[in-house]
Amino acid sequence: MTRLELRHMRKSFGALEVLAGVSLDVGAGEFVSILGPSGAGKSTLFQLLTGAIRGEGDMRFDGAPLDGARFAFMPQRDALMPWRRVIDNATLGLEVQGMTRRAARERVAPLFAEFGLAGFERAWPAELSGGMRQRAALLRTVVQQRDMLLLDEPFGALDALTRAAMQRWLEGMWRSHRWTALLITHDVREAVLLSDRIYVLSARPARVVREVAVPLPRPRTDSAALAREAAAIEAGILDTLLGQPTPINDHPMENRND
Ligand SMILES: Nc1ncnc2c1ncn2[C@@H]1O[C@H](COP(=O)(O)OP(=O)(O)OP(=O)(O)O)[C@@H](O)[C@H]1O
Repeated sequence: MTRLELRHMRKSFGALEVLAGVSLDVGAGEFVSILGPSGAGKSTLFQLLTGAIRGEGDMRFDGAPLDGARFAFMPQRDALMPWRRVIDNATLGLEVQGMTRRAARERVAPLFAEFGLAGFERAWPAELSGGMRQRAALLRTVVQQRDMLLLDEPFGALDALTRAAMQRWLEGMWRSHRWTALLITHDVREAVLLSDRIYVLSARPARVVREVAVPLPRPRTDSAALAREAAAIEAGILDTLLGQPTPINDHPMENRND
């Protein structure tokens, strides 16, 4: 079942055309990534989704015009508030929704172990490692129990090893929870490891140049066979990204009759 449908999304900032007609779908319980060059307009697309800015095009969720409140959004920087303890950062989204801090703490506390943060409830953000901070930020995002997660380069600021560990952890978390998720990333390997499907964007003004299904079995742990298949998918995507602007649509959205 399709949950999110974007059709022909366009956005310009003055004379700068950023999105030149982006169409994509995300199904229920599907993990989809958007890959594209820096400055292509990926974050702009998320701003349109959350209603932070307006553009042209059609955005639907479960068939109805989109309402930004559907999404729980995790930004590039973890944005933990340094003056709130970790548990009080985790409750922030719920408190903004009107829940009392006490009720919000009761909801988030049992999740600390699953997010690898047990024992750090009363720590300050500065006492956490980079990976722990990102897990705390993701905890704050998912407890809001919105219909869909928007993840904007959640691991972009982490060192390579922590990033690899976090990607595996997120893949495991997604398998347990089956969140409907849309991830923005520059990292082809990350997109292949995590996603069911990947939309590859062109450089600005962005359009979808390729839609790639990732039919690899899960869990996506290290087996030689899986690594070979993943590497072949990665290589194909890199060819598309580096060889732009040649459009190679595997399943061209723009040609659908809808
Ligand atoms: N509010 C704004 N006003 C003017 N220009 C903007 C605004 N927001 C974004 N832009 C421009 O739009 C372009 C796309 O920006 P955006 O942040 O969406 O790209 P991105 O693909 O997410 O980049 P990156 O991968 O580097 O984060 C950039 O050239 C940026 O300078």
